[in-house]
Amino acid sequence: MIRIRGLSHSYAGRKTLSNLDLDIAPGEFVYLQGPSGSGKSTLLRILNRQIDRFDGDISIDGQPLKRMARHEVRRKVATIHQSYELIERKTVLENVSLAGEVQGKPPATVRTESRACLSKVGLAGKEEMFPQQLSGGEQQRVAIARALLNGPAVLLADEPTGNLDPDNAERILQLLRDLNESEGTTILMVTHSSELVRSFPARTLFMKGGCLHAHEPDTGTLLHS
Ligand SMILES: Nc1ncnc2c1ncn2[C@@H]1O[C@H](COP(=O)(O)OP(=O)(O)OP(=O)(O)O)[C@@H](O)[C@H]1O
Repeated sequence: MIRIRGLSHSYAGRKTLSNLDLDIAPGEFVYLQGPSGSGKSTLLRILNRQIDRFDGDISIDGQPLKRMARHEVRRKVATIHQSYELIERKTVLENVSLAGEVQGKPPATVRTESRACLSKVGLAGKEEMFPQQLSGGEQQRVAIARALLNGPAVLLADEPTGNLDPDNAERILQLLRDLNESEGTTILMVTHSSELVRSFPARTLFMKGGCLHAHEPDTGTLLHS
């Protein structure tokens, strides 16, 4: 599903990613850990084409990323962030609907699908509220509903629980794990929390100085470098 070969990237001559190779299978759930500044967000930004310039080959579902149109990447690869990135003056339903509107779908279809996605993340009944009227966990659920709207094959989650207390963080991770199982969405999740990784074990990658290492699921033991 995601195949990365020889991926390197630099910011102004400073290397951020060094010759990465990675395969992620369809429907897999993978954690990405590593110290601040090690290149985790850069890898995610390359995968969703926020960063266009890189060396090496990446394909998603067999399609070379560099040859995919931007709107195609946006449909296939959704991203959620630590800071939710919701529009304050729009309602929950409008925030989710935006993702369908930019893909040019008919408004009535978008509304119906948005309601269904909000229901999937446990927010039925909150459609007309505004982001500031919701808890942090609920705001992240809105962001997840928005990410799911176009049925992405891949969901990139950049520290999605970073602003949440431990209970809410676990609930959001549980939701992501449920969606991974029920929808078959491939999920790559950056997290600083080894506790969360231990509570829902899965393949864990460790990034250090722009290089990737693999960890054994649930023990954190380094396999190879
Ligand atoms: N727009 C930019 N211009 C120049 N350098 C950048 C830019 N964005 C990130 N960097 C640098 O690239 C390196 C990797 O950053 P990145 O954000 O990918 O790290 P990270 O592992 O996600 O860190 P964190 O856990 O703190 O989010 C860092 O040294 C950072 O300072």
